[in-house]
Amino acid sequence: MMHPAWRDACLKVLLGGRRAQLAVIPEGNTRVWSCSHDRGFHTSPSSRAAQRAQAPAMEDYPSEVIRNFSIIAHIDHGKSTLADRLLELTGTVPKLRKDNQQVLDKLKVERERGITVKAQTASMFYSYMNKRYLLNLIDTPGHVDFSWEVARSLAACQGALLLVDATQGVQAQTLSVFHVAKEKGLVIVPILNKIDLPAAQPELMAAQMQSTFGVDPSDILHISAKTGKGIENVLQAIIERIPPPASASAKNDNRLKAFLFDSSYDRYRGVISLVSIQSGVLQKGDRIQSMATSKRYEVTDLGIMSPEEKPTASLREGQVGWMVCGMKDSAEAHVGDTMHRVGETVEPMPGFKLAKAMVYAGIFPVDSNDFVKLEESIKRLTLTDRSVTVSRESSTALGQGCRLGFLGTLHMDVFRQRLEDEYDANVIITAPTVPYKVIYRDREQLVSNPTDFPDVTDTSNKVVEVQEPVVNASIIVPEEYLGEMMDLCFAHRAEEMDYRYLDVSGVTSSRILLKAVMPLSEIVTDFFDKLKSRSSGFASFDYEDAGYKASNLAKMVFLINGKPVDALALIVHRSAEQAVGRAWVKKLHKVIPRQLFEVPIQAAIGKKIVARETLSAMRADVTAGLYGGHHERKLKHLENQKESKRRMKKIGSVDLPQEAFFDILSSKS
Ligand SMILES: Nc1nc2c(ncn2[C@@H]2O[C@H](COP(=O)(O)OP(=O)(O)OP(=O)(O)O)[C@@H](O)[C@H]2O)c(=O)[nH]1
Repeated sequence: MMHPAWRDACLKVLLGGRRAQLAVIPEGNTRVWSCSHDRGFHTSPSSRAAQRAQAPAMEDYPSEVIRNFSIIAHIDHGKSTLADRLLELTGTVPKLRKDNQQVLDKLKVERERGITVKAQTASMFYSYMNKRYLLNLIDTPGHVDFSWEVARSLAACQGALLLVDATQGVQAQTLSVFHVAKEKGLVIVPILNKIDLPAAQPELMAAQMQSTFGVDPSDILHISAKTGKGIENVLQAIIERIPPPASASAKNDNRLKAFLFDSSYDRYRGVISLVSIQSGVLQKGDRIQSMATSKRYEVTDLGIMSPEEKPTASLREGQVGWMVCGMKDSAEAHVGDTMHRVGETVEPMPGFKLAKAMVYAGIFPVDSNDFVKLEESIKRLTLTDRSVTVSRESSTALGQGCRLGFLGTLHMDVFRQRLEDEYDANVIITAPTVPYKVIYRDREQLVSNPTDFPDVTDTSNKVVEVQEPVVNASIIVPEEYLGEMMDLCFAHRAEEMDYRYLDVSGVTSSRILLKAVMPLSEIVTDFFDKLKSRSSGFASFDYEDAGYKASNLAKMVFLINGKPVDALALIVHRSAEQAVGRAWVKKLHKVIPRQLFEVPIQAAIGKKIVARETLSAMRADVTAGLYGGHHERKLKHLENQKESKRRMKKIGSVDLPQEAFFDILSSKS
């Protein structure tokens, strides 16, 4: 039997710290497992050979005994806990997690924030009615920013467990993931979780699910993922209700067709792709070709995730697993790509819309000497998060940095936190902006950096119109907060507001679904925080892209002693220019150190000054004489001064410490 300490160490490495850089060599055990910065892990060659010897015979699992499914739910409704229970009940992982530490949630930020960022896949074997089944769980993240990951995970499934917390009911994210799953034609298994809690209202919530999703209440499973109650019924429902993957081998003359739906990067082995086999058989040594790039590869290793990598001799029609084929760069692995055998042809899979960056920000090192290190860290992180776009940016105020595009603000926060946690990076991040469309008389330009935004008040720039991205926002909230929510939305330029009751009539504190069209720029800053505080934490929020709309926007520039500071430029709606201008100059006034002369701080739109504060001059040198006398102290002082000079930025004749930008940009207005 495995020593508990060793088992825990393994689990921590394999499951708890997928991206942590560590190797564990337990006492008295020569086996070495190590994790790199991504999800992949490695075993020594001898242990890989041992694993291969006891690898599951994949030929014993034809399509009809395979079920590919996902769990979809709002944040915190219990996806990861349910996944853990399924892994335990099928014997895929030992029953052990007394501390309720999750098996599939891995990143440090995921644990700290209690959210899942990157989807995980796990294959389970389960006997039911004298038949052995292969159940492939494809875990999905639960936040609006990661709906792209949800969509791509669902493309490899035939069914989804729709999990709803019996104390909270349907939430905004439940609705949006449900629609994605429905669109993909998946069979939905509705489940009410957390029925062990005294506050659970299963009947009420079942009625709500019926009215919202049209599901029959008698089809809804009642479970507690925490205590394990009802989990067997979930496994049974997966087998009985979700169809097996359709067999396409006959149609394709048994030709290999593999759908690449996710990838990760491993320092030692290169790209590890997750594939779903649509037809034929994939084996080690196979020569395969990508339909997206026409590049050819040789399969060097493959297997299933269970939940760690288990090598197998083959992967067959309907099965889901990992493959290594000598891709050196993660850019070669196109999510949505179809792979086939060299010399054979197959119909390509429909593929995916590329993830679109919706929020942009500049990232600069606090110490400009750290740029090379920062860029290297960003590069390494983007290997595990391909949805981030990166380009170089340089600013007179902040020096050399990178401009990054994110799927949303949470995505940006998670990325920054990972950068700080995993790479020890001390960074300044500029105010987030959305991509604006500037229509000129003769052309159109997408602007994702305020520095590039033209002065619309200057007619010689020939700007006809400025458009901004808008979203369809959904808020679910108990009815007593409806007024507050409507006020909040109005204050953020919401239009086309509309609402409806989600609960059947006669319920006290019924839930309302409030819908509105809102500018994306209004929700990328602190909208979510305000929503939570003004609804005492009860509101849930989700949004989807709704295209572009013309808007009255302009660039606001901040001048310190008459000189513009590029890193602080903002795009504002003209109706808010006074308020925004005043708030920012106040903030700058607080943070900028006093100089030997008076410094005006101004906010300007075009040539018009909309707000101003004046920083009074520093009085005569009060520190003179303080350092007199002691030679060593004097030297130390000079040393310190040199160090802080190095970090100073000159804006005209004003000296600004780099840290001041950090304070300005990280504090909320
Ligand atoms: N009492 C009770 N608590 C539960 C149950 N299922 C999950 N929880 C708790 O609810 C919290 C959220 O559960 P998770 O499994 O992390 O939720 P999740 O849906 O994976 O969340 P994301 O990863 O953010 O998408 C955790 O504190 C769990 O311990 C349950 O059946 N009963």
